[in-house]
Amino acid sequence: MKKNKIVVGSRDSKLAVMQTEIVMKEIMRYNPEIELELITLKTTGDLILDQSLDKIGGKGLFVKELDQALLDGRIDIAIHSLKDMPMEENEELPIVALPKRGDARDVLVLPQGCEFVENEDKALYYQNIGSSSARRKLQIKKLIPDACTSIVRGNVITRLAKLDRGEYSSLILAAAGLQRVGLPQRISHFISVEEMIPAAGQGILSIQARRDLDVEFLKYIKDDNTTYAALAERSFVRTLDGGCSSPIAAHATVEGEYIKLIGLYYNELTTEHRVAEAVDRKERAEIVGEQLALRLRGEIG
Ligand SMILES: NCc1[nH]cc(CCC(=O)O)c1CC(=O)O
Repeated sequence: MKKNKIVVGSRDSKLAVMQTEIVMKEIMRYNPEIELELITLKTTGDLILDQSLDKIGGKGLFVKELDQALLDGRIDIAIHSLKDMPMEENEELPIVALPKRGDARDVLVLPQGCEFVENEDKALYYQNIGSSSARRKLQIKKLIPDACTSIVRGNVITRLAKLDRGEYSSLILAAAGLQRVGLPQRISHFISVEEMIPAAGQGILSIQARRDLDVEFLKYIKDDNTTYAALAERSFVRTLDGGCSSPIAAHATVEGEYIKLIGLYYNELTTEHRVAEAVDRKERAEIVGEQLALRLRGEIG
């Protein structure tokens, strides 16, 4: 179905709306004839803030309400952080376009007024790091064995407020989130993707649509290399089927004809983890993800 008015759905957090507006601007740039309307919805993930996401049902919580709005026809497309989308796609509601990836790195954020100084004793920053992500916890402990973490929930703005009130000594957040809410100055230190492998899809926005929508208008905002990277990262995680509380991490980069995927696998039973990488032709992105996952699982049982 081809339409000249598109209703765009978003979660109602500041980050979600800013991200949706980025995508809407791109759509308008290439399709000045299309009228766009934004609708925001509260999601279960935004309403339950006192429990760790892993415990209350994981990623799906941020997309369920928007899925329903798409199915009901209240919205035509939904904009999400790809990182928040379940690995199994709903056939009726496919991901139809991925714009060019933003910054995929995690960053350390210090309380307002504190400065991260290289080569200085940073024990103070690491004594109470706010992060509920098993992926971030495992990797920060690997980098800084003395680091202590505690649970933090809520959207990016809420987390920063808690940090500045002194509830944490630092936070680990996604660079892309801070940049997109207009707070890049809150980034105290970038952690490289090798030091802390990002979540699959981190820094990527995703456009989801009803299956019957004509999505021709999105063709100019799709990015091929981003799509290959997303395929590799998500097939890695899907193959490991870790459940949401597993500290699985995956990051792919495309250069020329080749894709490089680096993945972290954690075995819940043995509590061992391992990192490995694979390089292949970019068209084989999905297979690369699957093979790296099988290899890592085989190696550590
Ligand atoms: N978990 C929530 C979430 N989902 C997407 C982002 C940031 C934007 C992105 O990674 O694309 C964030 C915040 C964070 O992890 O710091």
